[in-house]
Parts: sequence; C-alpha cells; structure tokens
Amino acid sequence: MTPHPDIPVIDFSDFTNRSSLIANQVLEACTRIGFFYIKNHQIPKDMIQNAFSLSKRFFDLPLKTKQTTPIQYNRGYIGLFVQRGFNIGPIIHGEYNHPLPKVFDESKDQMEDFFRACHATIVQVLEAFAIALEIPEEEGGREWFSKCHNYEDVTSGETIRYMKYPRGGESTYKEPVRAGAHSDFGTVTLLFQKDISGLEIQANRTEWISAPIIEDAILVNVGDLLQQWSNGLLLSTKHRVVFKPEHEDNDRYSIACFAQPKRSTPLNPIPSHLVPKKLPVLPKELPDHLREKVITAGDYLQFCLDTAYAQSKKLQETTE
Ligand SMILES: O=C(O)CCC(=O)C(=O)O
Ligand SMILES: [Fe+2]
Repeated sequence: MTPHPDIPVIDFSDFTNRSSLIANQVLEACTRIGFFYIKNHQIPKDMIQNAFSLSKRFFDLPLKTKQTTPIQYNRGYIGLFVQRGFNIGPIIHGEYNHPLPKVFDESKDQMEDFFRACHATIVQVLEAFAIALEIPEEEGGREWFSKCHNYEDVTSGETIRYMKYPRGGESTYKEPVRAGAHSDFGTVTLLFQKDISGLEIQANRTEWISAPIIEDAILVNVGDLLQQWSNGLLLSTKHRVVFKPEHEDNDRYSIACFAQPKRSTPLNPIPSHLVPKKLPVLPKELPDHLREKVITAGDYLQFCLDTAYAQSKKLQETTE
C-alpha cells in the first residue's frame, strides 16, 4: 500500500555510507510532518513476527491470569475497553527491574534481542538528526543525541508497549475512536502495526490522514520531548487509531518502542545553527519550580505523565 505522499518512506540501507542523504531526508520529514517510514532497516522480519506472536500469546491468556499480571502504567488517553496494552522496560542480559508475566519471562532472551534491535534503529535515527543538524564534532557530533540514549541505563524510561485492539466496531464499543488523539512523550517512537491498519496522523495540525501499513517498513515519529528540546523545529504530531470496517472481525495488534534520554539529561539547547535560538516556549502547565532551571529529561517525562494522568482522570469524572 502506498502511504499518503506527506509521509515519506526513507531507505535506511547502507546507513554508514549513506548517512548524510538519509539525515537530510529525516530532517525534511520531521520539520514538515514529524512522521516517516523506514524501509530496509536492520530489524529481521522474523524477529518482528516473533514479537507479535508473543504479544498474541500474552493477550490470549484467560482474563483472570492477565488480571493478576501487574500491568505497568496504563496510559490515560486510551479508552480501556477499546485497547489493551502492556509496557515493559529494557531487559539487560536477561535481567529486568519490573514484574513480567510468565509468557514474557519464558521468552525474555527473544524480547531482549528485539528490544536491542529497536534501540539500534533508534540510534540510527538519532544519529541522522545530529548529522542533519550539523552538531559540531567538539560537541559530540553525530553521537550528540545517541550518547544520552543508553540501552543499558535502566533509568532511561525507554519502553516497549504491546497493544491489542480487540475485534469489534464502533457500535460494539460506543466510542468514536480506538485510541484518542495524542502525541508521544519521548524523543522518537518506532511503531509496528500488524496486518490491520487504523492509524491516522494530524497532518498540517488540522486534517487527519491515514498512515497505512507498508510491508516491512517501520513507522517513526518525533515525540514531545524532542519537539521541546529542538525549540519547535522537529514536530511532535498528534495521532490516533480509528475504527475500520476490518476491525469488526479482526483483532488489531501493534507494538511501539518509545525512546527516552537518560533521565538526568539536561535539556540544554541543541548545539546547532539550525535550531531556533529563541527562548524555549515552555508548556503553560509546567510547574514553577521547573521553569527556574534547565529541566532534565526525567522532569519532562514526569510532567507529561502527570498531565496525561490528570486529563484522563478529568475525562473519567466527566463521563461517569
Ligand atoms: O496502536 C497504534 O497503532 C498506535 C499506538 C500509539 O500511538 C501509542 O501507543 O502511542
Ligand atoms: Fe502514540
């Protein structure tokens, strides 16, 4: 399927030798729409298929078993009955610092390989940003972003989210959409969608366009933290999941990998002549104590989580 012409498909093959060309394409996409597809990435096809099989095995468990699984922070913007999700943090040499359901624990090596492969792709995307932004060598050059995204740093907050949208249409769930309009919190997100489409993105900030599934391509988008950090140069674009006729009879599965810098990373101005030098526009809800200093990636993530939680609580109160 061909995507909407606004969402470019970027060929990441031979990244080392083609990095300048790739970097320019990534910058163009992210300053214009905030989304692009990667084709010819480094994540083996069977690794992605295995990740989806594992996800299905987990979601197929009896409800009772799933309910005894400590589901990590269920992000607030998503209607509970319309989508189910399970978040995990990095698995490092077989170790993890949060509870994992048995099916995942039994496959933790496979999950670690997948998570590390996602991280390697994220590093390429971050290097592409640094190259295109012409970050000087003495500042860290192409590693300026990637050096603060360390897979083995358990505090980073990098997360993989396995999602299932159980079959059924709008009339089944009495909800207008399957996942409400939102932007992601971190630097970049990789999204894998399996077989059934439904994702839409808010191109030009007003009109919704669909982001179809392109075989073997990964969809990538910029998150709020990177938009903030780049002083609005790189765009964090709203997206949502809508009902499609094929959802009536088919479960929809997706997997997202959300990249986050190390929590202690100060969000200092990016050393690039291309990044606007104006004072950063801080979100109006940002508490005063965070306005008075250079905020860290951890402060920013916590602020995003608190805001999303407060919004979802408010929504629940008004709809109950
Ligand atoms: O399921 C999808 O296709 C999108 C999910 C998403 O945008 C998210 O979890 O942030
Ligand atoms: Fe999202």
